[in-house]
Amino acid sequence: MTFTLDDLATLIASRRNDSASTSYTKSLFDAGTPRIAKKLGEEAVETVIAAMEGDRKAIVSETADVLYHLLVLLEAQDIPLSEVVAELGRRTAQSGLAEKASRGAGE
Ligand SMILES: N=c1c2ncn([C@@H]3O[C@H](COP(=O)(O)OP(=O)(O)OP(=O)(O)O)[C@@H](O)[C@H]3O)c2ncn1[C@@H]1O[C@H](COP(=O)(O)O)[C@@H](O)[C@H]1O
Repeated sequence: MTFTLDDLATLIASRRNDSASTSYTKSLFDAGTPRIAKKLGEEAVETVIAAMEGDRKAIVSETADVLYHLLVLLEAQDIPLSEVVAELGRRTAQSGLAEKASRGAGE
């Protein structure tokens, strides 16, 4: 069976009230949103660097780190992944450029 982002989100949520000291996810929840957000930013920058260097293997690895930390951040904020996917679905009604224009100039 294929592993999905929903599966990872469920796994992450299950760690939230876990008492296991071996869980990295649990340590992030315990540290709080500022720490999680900082890690997400670091992983995003590492993804950008990998892309600038054209390092395909690193892009895949760093993107996985970004997606994992993003899902931890969403869980910490009590935002289900389905809400983000619904937002993406809503956007399919218009092109990206039309959506950008609807937000006004300068953004
Ligand atoms: N997908 C991931 C995943 N991706 C990245 N990471 C961790 O994210 C961290 C990345 O940070 P860095 O590269 O900066 O490494 P680091 O120096 O160890 O991190 P810090 O000390 O700075 O926090 C590493 O510790 C990775 O192990 C992840 N940790 C967990 N998962 C998933 O979450 C599940 C539950 O993990 P635990 O909560 O640890 O049981 C795992 O089975 C995986 O499926």
